Formats: sequence, structure tokens, C-alpha cells
Amino acid sequence: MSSSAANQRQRRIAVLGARAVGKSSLVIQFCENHFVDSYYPTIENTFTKTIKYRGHEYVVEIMDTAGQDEYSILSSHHASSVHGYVLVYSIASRSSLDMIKVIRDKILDFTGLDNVPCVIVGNKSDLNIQRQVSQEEGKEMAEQWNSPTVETSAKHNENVAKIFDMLIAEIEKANNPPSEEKGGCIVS
Ligand SMILES: Nc1nc2c(ncn2[C@@H]2O[C@H](COP(=O)(O)OP(=O)(O)OP(=O)(O)O)[C@@H](O)[C@H]2O)c(=O)[nH]1
Repeated sequence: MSSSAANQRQRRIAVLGARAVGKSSLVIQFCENHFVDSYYPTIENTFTKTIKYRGHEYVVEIMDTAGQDEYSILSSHHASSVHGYVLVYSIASRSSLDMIKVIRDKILDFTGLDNVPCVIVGNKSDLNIQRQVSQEEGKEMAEQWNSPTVETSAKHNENVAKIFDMLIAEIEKANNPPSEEKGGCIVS
């Protein structure tokens, strides 16, 4: 409350992925610090949390969306004024990894951009014995997209806060691209 409004930045994040990969669980763990074991399909919920990143306060609005399938239509609501995306798959579901490829393509089509700030999240890392997606595969895909990736467990609160720190960093990078001299950045 004491920080000046001038030092606060507003950011809007959308959390997308197939059904039941743990989108709500991640958001609830991050914003409310608890894990919900039961499964209630989400229609849509918005949460707000203040994050400190590099000396600035970010008031982050997090849109927890309904699980997507290949027929879901990305609405303007999911793309306009959204600064960054959390794309979630479950390490125990190969099809959920395929789904984030579809979703990312839809975002790029919709926005007309070549790249958008996003973090690729492999959730349910505690279900290692049911693993269908290796860590390397997740990393390879994220590398192709020039995006950071992390494996998380909403259940055990592992790496959950890291998702949002990484995404704020990506959003800031996109807003203030470094004056690049070494190559390797995306030129659009
Ligand atoms: N073992 C384990 N289970 C999890 C984890 N995260 C979520 N779950 C469980 O997976 C189920 C689905 O979780 P949700 O958070 O509702 O998934 P969602 O992606 O929001 O689902 P939709 O609203 O249908 O899109 C629930 O039973 C959760 O308890 C996790 O990290 N580990």
C-alpha cells in the first residue's frame, strides 16, 4: 500500500492449455497459496497479484481460462491487451503438449505477430512415474520458440512463482528489447 502508484506497472497474463493440465491449480497456488485436489472445470476466472520484479511492483491480472481443444476459438478477449501467456501442458499427457502448439499458432494468427512473450510450463512434475513428455522434449520445443520453460508441481508448490517471474521478464524484454549486437535475437 505504501508504494507509489507511479512505480506500479499493470500487466495482463492469460493462462492457456488443454483441459485438466492444472491451469487453475497453478494460479490458485500462486495467488492463494493452496492446492485444490478436486477437479472443477473452469469457465473463466481473473485473479490479481502484486509481483516485485527488479525493484518495480507489477500489478498482474491473471486470466485463468477454460481448457482449450483444437476447436476452441481464441477470442479477442484472450489476445487484446494481454501482455504475455502461460502455456501449460501436463508432463503426464502427450496430447496436452500438442495442444499448446495449436494454441500458440492460434495466438500468433490472431495477433499477427511472429512471437509473443510466453512461458512454457510442464505441470504435474510430481507424477514422474506417469511421465509421457521428457524434460528434453519440453526444452526443445521452448527453444524453438525462444521461450523459457519450467517444470512445475502445483500440488507441491514447486517452481510455481518462477513461472510468473519468468513471464514478467519476457514481457519486459519484449517492451525494452536490448540494443542487440551479438545476434541471436528475433528480428521481425
Ligand atoms: N498430481 C498433480 N495433480 C495436479 C497438479 N495440478 C493440478 N492437478 C490436478 O489435476 C486436475 C485438474 O486441475 P485443474 O487445475 O482444475 O486443471 P485446469 O487446467 O484448470 O482444468 P480446466 O479448467 O478444465 O481447463 C485436478 O484434479 C488437480 O487437483 C499437480 O501439479 N500435480
